[in-house]
Amino acid sequence: MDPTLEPLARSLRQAPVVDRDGYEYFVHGVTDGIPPLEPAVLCAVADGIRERVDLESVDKIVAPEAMGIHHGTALSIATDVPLVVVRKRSYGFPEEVAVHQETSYGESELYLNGVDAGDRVLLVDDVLSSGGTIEAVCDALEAVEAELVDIVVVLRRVDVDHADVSRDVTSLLDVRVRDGQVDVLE
Ligand SMILES: O=P(O)(O)OC[C@H]1O[C@H](OP(=O)(O)OP(=O)(O)O)[C@H](O)[C@@H]1O
Ligand SMILES: Nc1ncnc2[nH]cnc12
Repeated sequence: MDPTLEPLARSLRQAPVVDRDGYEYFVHGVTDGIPPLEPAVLCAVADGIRERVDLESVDKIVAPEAMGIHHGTALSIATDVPLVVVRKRSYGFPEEVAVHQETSYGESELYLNGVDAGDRVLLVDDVLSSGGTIEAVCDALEAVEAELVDIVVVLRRVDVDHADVSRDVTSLLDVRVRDGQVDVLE
């Protein structure tokens, strides 16, 4: 494992797991903002993404509301690349693209504004579970004819079926929930 991600891995192993209608949902600063997200972990995530993606070839970082925002923000500050947030609220702008998001435990509409045709985009989120969120945002990016450079998530759940995800996704850490605890794969 990347040594700079060890503190994140250690804290994930301590994360409480709660039941969300049969879905084992872990609660961690990276995915929930609680327990408090240590600044060193936030920086390690931004550094980890920079090591894996050539940010020189990216015009905009795109992060879905809500829990992609802090990772997108840290990365934006570190790289000077502007941040676009995909919102769960419509602004009614003529160029707005609406898509339907289905996650492992809920659904919502997502609204993309602020990305133009030809923009080279890095999509960042906290966690990949079913992949419904990533797929929905990619559909919206395709609709505006953006160029998707890469997709990076901090955590990928390997114990949830995301066979329907049709794009390559890079993760900093792969995790699963086993016996009520988060297991970090080496
Ligand atoms: O791979 P998936 O099954 O789509 O799950 C991953 C998504 O679920 C969470 O978002 P959620 O919409 O629950 O809301 P939040 O970010 O506002 O907490 C998380 O932040 C990811 O965006
Ligand atoms: N916080 C979280 N824990 C586990 N699975 C998730 N999927 C989306 N958010 C999650």
